[in-house]
Amino acid sequence: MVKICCIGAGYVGGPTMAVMALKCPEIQVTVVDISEPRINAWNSDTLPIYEPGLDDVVKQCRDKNLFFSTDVERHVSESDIVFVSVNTPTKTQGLGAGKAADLTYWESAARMIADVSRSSKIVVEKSTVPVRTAEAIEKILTHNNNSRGVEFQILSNPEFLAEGTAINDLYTPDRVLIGGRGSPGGQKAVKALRDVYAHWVPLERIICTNLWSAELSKLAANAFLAQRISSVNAMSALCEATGADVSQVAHAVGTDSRIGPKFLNASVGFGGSCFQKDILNLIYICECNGLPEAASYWKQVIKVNDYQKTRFANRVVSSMFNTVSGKKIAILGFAFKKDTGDTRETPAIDVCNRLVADMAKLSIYDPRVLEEQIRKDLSVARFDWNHHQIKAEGMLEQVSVVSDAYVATKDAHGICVLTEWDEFKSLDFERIFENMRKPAFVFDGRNVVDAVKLREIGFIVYSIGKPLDSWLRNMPSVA
Ligand SMILES: NC(=O)c1ccc[n+]([C@@H]2O[C@H](COP(=O)([O-])OP(=O)(O)OC[C@H]3O[C@@H](n4cnc5c(N)ncnc54)[C@H](O)[C@@H]3O)[C@@H](O)[C@H]2O)c1
Ligand SMILES: O=c1ccn([C@@H]2O[C@H](COP(=O)(O)OP(=O)(O)O[C@H]3O[C@H](CO)[C@@H](O)[C@H](O)[C@H]3O)[C@@H](O)[C@H]2O)c(=O)[nH]1
Repeated sequence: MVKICCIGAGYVGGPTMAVMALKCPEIQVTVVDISEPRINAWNSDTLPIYEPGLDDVVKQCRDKNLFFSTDVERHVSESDIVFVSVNTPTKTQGLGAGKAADLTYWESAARMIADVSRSSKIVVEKSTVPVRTAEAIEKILTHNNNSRGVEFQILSNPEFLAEGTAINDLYTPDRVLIGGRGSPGGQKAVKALRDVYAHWVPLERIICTNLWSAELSKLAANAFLAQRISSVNAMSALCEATGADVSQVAHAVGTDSRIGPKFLNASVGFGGSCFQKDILNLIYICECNGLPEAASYWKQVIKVNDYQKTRFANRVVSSMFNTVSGKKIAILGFAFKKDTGDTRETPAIDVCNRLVADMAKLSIYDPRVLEEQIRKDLSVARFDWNHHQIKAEGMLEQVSVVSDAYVATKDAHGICVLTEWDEFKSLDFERIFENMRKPAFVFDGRNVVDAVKLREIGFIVYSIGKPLDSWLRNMPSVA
């Protein structure tokens, strides 16, 4: 029986391996992690992450051919293929701080693999890593294990799943990318991994490349995706200034088959653990390779994203007579997108911090994010992409976290919709209006509410990139 071990039981390792186990019943898959609480949760009825459809997949295979364990070394040493899916965050100090990927977890995993291996293995980079990381990993593995006759083949197999749709993305990926060495050993390893995916992915969707192309393609794909959002968001500011409607513009642009309709939704800004981190990493790599013009092109994608978050928060303040001091503002949605409880780099953190700095009282509701997480997110010091440390201005006594949108909005002066949860579309806005202070404002950062209906009820509505209410048009312009 082929044995697969995955180091890192996070948002990628857990769902990816669960689907692999489901689709390959004759392969034994073990996911290991140094975090005991995380592994305990994977072995319990309450999984450590919320992802639609995940519970069902895990229940079908757990303790049959899918296992979760903290016995990292044993499972690594017994396996034929080792996936490494540890976190690769942005460095917060030292050389490259604020941009470069922090490969500390990766390196320690690689050293451990070298230490415990007594048989040859395929080591698969699942984490998103800088281009040419495989070369460094090869050195660590071979220099630390060259006396035992053990051979390692390194493959790059970046993951393209998106949170909230991970299970579907894994069942029917647009493509699976495998990069390997051109040597006979390298090609044999590529074939072995391709055979695993071929259990459920059509061969024409499995792309095999050299190692560096695979590593760079992951960073490139995220940069292209984020660039589309910043493009449409930059357009949204111009729409508001001119009376154009960003949804109509995006539709008209997206029907060009060369451009395509997906990923053109204007928003309060993109969030998530990947886009910003991976673009920063790309910028750093460009700079290190003496390509400042290429670096500054990608920097602009992040600058526009920062601009969009600031622009939204400023719009809230300026619309409400330029002061939110002491005013209750309801925050609907804190996760970085719907159908996940993940808050990493969520635009809600930036918007909330700015409103709190302006002395607003926030009442936050999210169907999936725990109060503890929200408080943590609003209290930690953050690093901005340009390497300055930002001291969080979040004064937590101004923040309450509630378990219901109606409680959040009661006696509020304004509502900010920051995540596109489906339930926000069907709220009883007449009831909400009745219970709010007047004038009652809705600032829709996701274009999910029916603005026409809300205006009929009496709300003053701001929707990203849409023609402005006369109230908003007459307020002082914002940054
Ligand atoms: N989150 C996503 O949607 C997504 C999608 C595609 C790619 N990625 C990439 O995949 C990688 C993992 O992301 P994630 O969101 O799953 O991260 P995560 O933080 O959710 O999980 C990483 C896990 O690795 C564990 N870990 C760290 N060092 C370890 C070690 N030495 N031994 C054992 N366990 C160790 C941590 O305890 C943690 O549980 C990152 O490089 C990320 O960029 C993420
Ligand atoms: O038209 C759009 C699409 C997305 N977003 C926002 O962009 C962010 C990222 O969304 P999404 O890409 O759907 O989620 P992620 O889970 O971050 O997935 C991205 O990052 C992963 C980690 O690398 C990759 O694997 C995925 O392919 C890539 O889509 C979220 O805040 C979304 O709200 C928009 O504002 N407008």
